[in-house]
Amino acid sequence: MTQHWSAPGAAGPVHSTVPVPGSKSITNRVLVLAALADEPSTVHAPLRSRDTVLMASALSSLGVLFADREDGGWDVTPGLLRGPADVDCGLAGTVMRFLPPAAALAEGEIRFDGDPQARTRPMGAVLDALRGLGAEVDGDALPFTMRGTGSVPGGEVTIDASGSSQFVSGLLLSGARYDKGVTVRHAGKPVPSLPHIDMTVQTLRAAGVRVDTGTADVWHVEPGVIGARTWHVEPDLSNATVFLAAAAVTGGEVTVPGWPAVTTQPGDAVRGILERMGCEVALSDAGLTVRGPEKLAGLDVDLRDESELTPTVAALAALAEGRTVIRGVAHIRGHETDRIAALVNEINALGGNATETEDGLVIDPAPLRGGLWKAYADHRMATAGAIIGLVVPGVEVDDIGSTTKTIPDFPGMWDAMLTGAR
Ligand SMILES: O=C(O)C1=C[C@@H](OP(=O)(O)O)[C@@H](O)[C@H](O)C1
Ligand SMILES: C=C(OP(=O)(O)O)C(=O)O
Repeated sequence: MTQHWSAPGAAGPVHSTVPVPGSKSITNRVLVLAALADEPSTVHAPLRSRDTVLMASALSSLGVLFADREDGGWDVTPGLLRGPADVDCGLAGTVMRFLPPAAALAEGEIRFDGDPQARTRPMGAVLDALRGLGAEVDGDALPFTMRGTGSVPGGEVTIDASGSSQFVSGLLLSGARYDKGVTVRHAGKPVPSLPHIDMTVQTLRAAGVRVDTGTADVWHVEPGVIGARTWHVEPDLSNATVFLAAAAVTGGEVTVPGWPAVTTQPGDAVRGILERMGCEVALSDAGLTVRGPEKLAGLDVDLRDESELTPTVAALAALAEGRTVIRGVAHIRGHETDRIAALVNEINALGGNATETEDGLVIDPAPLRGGLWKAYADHRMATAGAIIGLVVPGVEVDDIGSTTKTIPDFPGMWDAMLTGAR
């Protein structure tokens, strides 16, 4: 159900410390590995939001046991994977691309579907690859059905992963459990969001899986045991960027505690981006602190590696002095919505000056006015509207409920941040 929201304005510079929940991307990798492991695992500080709860529910329906811990974590006990089962992917790329390669190991029929917009997200590369690896699956997009025999031969497969890094990550995450392991070769335009593949490889290695990344665009996972372990999930740095942006646009100061010194999360790139836009950025034991300038500067930036930051950067750019050019993100037309078109439409609807390019967008300065900001069921479109609403009176976000995809209570966190500011 959509939830209309009047974006609160900031009464002055925002000063706040904002703890952010766990990383969606790490949580959903860890849940798959814990489900396929040889023994029970414990997951501390996972994200509990729509995307990760859908992942846990899907794995439960296949026979994996999830027990809630008092500290908010999960104890995960693997089981023999089996159908019949119905998997709801919601709008989660990580569920629709990471689950089928795991479900291929199950015995029985497993049906996949998701939200209406999920049916248009690219899936063909994953499903073709699974067929090539010996799994039985019909279709090229949601909805589709898998019929498993309890094992997958595995081997080598060539895919075009220019549409999403998740095609590669999904196959690697389950590949150790295939009889011959898996070798994924990419052929096509450059793979986006490469740090997310690094995250997959690092998470697999932490579970004792041997992964060879010695050749560009080829990833090899050896067959073997996926080790059980205790996992600690980092805060979600991409979600954190929205709160840091509040400091950037109001000339305030926001700290996100627990920012990892070393991480594979692409959200970490926000440090350099905000500096280039004129912010002071400091990483200390207290976390990451951003102090906003009097006026933000535009920038020319390639976001191919950190494409999920595009909505935040575009919102900042719409409030900056000077032109911003965002490049390298053609594939985000296949994210939760066509984010290039959506950002251009909504910025211009508020009086802004944005234009689409083939692989991104150009935003020129223009005075913004209040009005309706459409989220297109996309959590990051909704949070981009919230950023603009801090300094442009009268911004109305049509569907703030979409933020539950990766943040359990975004409006509450936003209010707490602003209340601390007053
Ligand atoms: O593997 C992951 O957890 C993700 C990979 C990226 O997908 P794309 O490669 O499709 O951009 C990213 O944008 C998405 O939010 C999460
Ligand atoms: C692209 C995103 O999500 P998904 O995991 O659904 O692909 C995102 O969160 O920006």
